Amino acid sequence: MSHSDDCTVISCRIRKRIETSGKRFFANDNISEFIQEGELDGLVDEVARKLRDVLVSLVIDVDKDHNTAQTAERVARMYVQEVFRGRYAPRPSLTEFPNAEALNELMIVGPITVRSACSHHLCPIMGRVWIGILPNSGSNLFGLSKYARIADWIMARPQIQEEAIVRLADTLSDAIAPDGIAVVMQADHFCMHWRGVKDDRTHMTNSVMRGAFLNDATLRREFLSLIRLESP
Ligand SMILES: Nc1nc2c(ncn2[C@@H]2O[C@H](COP(=O)(O)OP(=O)(O)OP(=O)(O)O)[C@@H](O)[C@H]2O)c(=O)[nH]1
Repeated sequence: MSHSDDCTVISCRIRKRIETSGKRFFANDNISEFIQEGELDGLVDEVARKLRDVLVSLVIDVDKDHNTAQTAERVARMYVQEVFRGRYAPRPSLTEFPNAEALNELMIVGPITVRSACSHHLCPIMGRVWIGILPNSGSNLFGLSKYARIADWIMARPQIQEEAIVRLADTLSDAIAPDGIAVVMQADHFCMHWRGVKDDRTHMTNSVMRGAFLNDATLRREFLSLIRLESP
């Protein structure tokens, strides 16, 4: 059956709205604007029904195995309401404070603990993020907790690390309008630890430097010297 054949299910109705708008709905895209009131619960039920079929195809006795009987429902809730909620929930609201003192010094927030999942195997990515900001007099300033909330919203999607930090840098840049923004992420990828090559010492570290952090090597060095990255 093609995606468009059965629009009795909620995912199909949501997908149709997105397609009509011409927007993308990749694994790391937020689709909250296309989800109507009450539909998320229905989506959980739909995902649970399909996950139950997956367990049946894995030849697990979901009717008699007391430990697995509710697994499909648990995993569906986990995906939609927890680990991938950054796709389905709107952006957290940000309380903005004007930069009344015209602060223009380097500010660093981190390490922020982040949890994501790779889009290839849906295995966890567990890591830390540091955010550097060089505000200007027109920038908005946020309470510290909001950096963690935005990072969590961006990370709670299946994706690759390189794209995750670009998305985080874009979102923060749009909201803060600073002279420069830097994001560094260091993370463990469980698709490498738990399975596959089973190398549990390797981290992935990457960075995005924008504006003043890109153009001013002294500022970039100051930021990098103030964050504490781990060696493998
Ligand atoms: N660049 C990048 N690669 C990632 C990330 N997360 C996982 N990967 C890698 O993406 C690849 C997944 O694609 P394939 O090589 O087709 O998958 P596979 O055959 O199961 O690969 P193995 O893990 O080597 O068994 C693996 O090499 C993963 O280690 C990420 O955030 N960034």
